[in-house]
Amino acid sequence: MSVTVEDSLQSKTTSFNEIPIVDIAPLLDNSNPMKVVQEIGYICEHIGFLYIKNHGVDEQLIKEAYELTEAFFLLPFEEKNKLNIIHSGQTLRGYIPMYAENVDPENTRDFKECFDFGQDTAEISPFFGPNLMPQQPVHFKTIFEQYHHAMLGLARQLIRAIGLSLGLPADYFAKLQTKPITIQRLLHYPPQQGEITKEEFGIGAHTDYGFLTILSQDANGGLQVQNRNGDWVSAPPVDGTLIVNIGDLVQTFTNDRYISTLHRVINTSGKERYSLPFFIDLDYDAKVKVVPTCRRDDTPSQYQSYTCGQHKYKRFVDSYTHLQTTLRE
Ligand SMILES: O=C(O)CCC(=O)C(=O)O
Ligand SMILES: [Fe+2]
Repeated sequence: MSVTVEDSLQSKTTSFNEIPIVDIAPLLDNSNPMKVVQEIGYICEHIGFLYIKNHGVDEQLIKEAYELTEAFFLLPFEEKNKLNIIHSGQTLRGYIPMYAENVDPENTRDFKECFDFGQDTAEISPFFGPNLMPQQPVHFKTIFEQYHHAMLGLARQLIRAIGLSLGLPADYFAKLQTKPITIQRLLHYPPQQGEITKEEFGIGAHTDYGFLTILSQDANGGLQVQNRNGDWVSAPPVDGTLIVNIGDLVQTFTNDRYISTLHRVINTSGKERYSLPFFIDLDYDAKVKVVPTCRRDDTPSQYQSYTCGQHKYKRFVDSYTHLQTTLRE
């Protein structure tokens, strides 16, 4: 069956020049870090999204992660549902069924299911605690712990670069990320049939709540990014790359100099689409306030400072149906 989208959901078929590809090898091997720092700084200011290549994450690990993702989502609903996020209390991890999270709830129902995990800790506090890992498929826990570890390492390097690009010490943000909130998410977008309308598609328009996102997407495409003119630009899969975007916390830290860009996913491929976003925030109690190099006397900071964890929790309440129910009770 053919798939179409209503007019308001069309993206511009532009060259993905609009979302640039940055070779980050000179940052990772330290041969010319400032070249990468400058590129990243420019892109954060004007686009908020970039592809990175030569990112150093083992392609075999990524391939295995996708095989396990597919196998996990193929499990019967009853199996997946045993790990439902509603059983995870304030840790807020596990399986998120279709329609349980809608990131733009006023406009769109998200046509996706997810599985979230993070840094496994014995102690339970908001966004921390033991992961609800599935027993099946085998090796799920081992491979995904490696994947999470690889993403965390890469994120820390990119965040150093962001600090330097703002004229800050390289470890400025690392000091706020001694035990950061992280979420590694597995996403499944089932194929949609017929005309896709704005009421229901992959993931509604949103900005990411945290500091930085590193996204791997499969070969099916569907991610769209909104440019400053309000046009939706496709961010198609590019072999050997990962996508990086900055989140709301960076926009606050930089007094809007760096932008947390709206994006959405519409799966028009007619196939199962999978993606693997990794989200990193700050320590739960870390304060988010404008950095010294972005303060201006003539235009004082428009942001009150807030703590990372509180901000994130508010955004979760807005998008998770089970948290809204809890609050209403
Ligand atoms: O699946 C994708 O390509 C993007 C997912 C996304 O934007 C998110 O999970 O925040
Ligand atoms: Fe996102």
